[in-house]
Amino acid sequence: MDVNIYLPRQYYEKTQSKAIPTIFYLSGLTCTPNNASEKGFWQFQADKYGFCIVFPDTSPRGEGVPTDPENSWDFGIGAGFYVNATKQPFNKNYNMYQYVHFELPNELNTYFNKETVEIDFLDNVSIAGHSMGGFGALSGYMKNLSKYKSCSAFSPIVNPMNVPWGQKAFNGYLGDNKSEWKEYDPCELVKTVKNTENKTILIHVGTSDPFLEKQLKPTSLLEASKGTTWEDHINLKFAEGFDHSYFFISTFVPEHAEFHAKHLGLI
Ligand SMILES: N[C@@H](CCC(=O)N[C@@H](CS)C(=O)NCC(=O)O)C(=O)O
Repeated sequence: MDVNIYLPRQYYEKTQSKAIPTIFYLSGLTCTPNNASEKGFWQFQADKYGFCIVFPDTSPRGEGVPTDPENSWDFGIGAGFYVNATKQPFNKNYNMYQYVHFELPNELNTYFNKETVEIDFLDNVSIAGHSMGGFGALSGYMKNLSKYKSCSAFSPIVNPMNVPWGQKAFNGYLGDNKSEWKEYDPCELVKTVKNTENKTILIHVGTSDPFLEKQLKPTSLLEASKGTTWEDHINLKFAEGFDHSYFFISTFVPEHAEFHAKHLGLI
């Protein structure tokens, strides 16, 4: 697996009095850490506000790592779905939930902060993601509310239990026990996780996204949140005419960066 990390100029100039906070950005299906690094245009925002940005991989990789028996791009390598697989043969390598929320931040903390803590990978952190990674961000955020300061998503899969991409992934990684599926599904988590701090989630979706109706269904999250502590705390914005691509993502990255910068105490 690879990981890309962008350290803002404040890190080198040592102009920031407190440790540099981090945004973890989870990518979508088929991506390596390079897609968002090359086409998301987060780096300028990182320099503007003074945060570090981490782009993890989307699955385990390498020899002996099992992938989709049908060799399709929506499962297996490049499609780890940010869950801990419990079903063989995927349970050995596909522990992406554990990896992105715990293992990787701890590894980075040890690697970079040798004597003093200069980059905060553990406490003053936020999470964002796109599509499958938007699902990963929403799900990981709600399951670890005290860990993340804020969460945002671009064209997320909000209800994996009820759409083809999610059903294939959950069946493959978790098996057919639906109670395990519910533990990751944002439309279920809004009902069980209490939003005690009145946190708000920011979501952008393009109205011309080809996956909108079949896979993403973002309004399902608003419906599921009705009558819960998340009602009116999901700021879903439709971007007229935009699709699913990095042209869409990079257009709205500045708004997401500002949103996270506020929650990370940078503005
Ligand atoms: N490969 C698929 C598209 C998959 C796709 O759109 N992946 C999104 C995430 S769900 C992505 O970020 N692709 C890589 C990119 O645009 O650089 C296809 O040919 O239809």
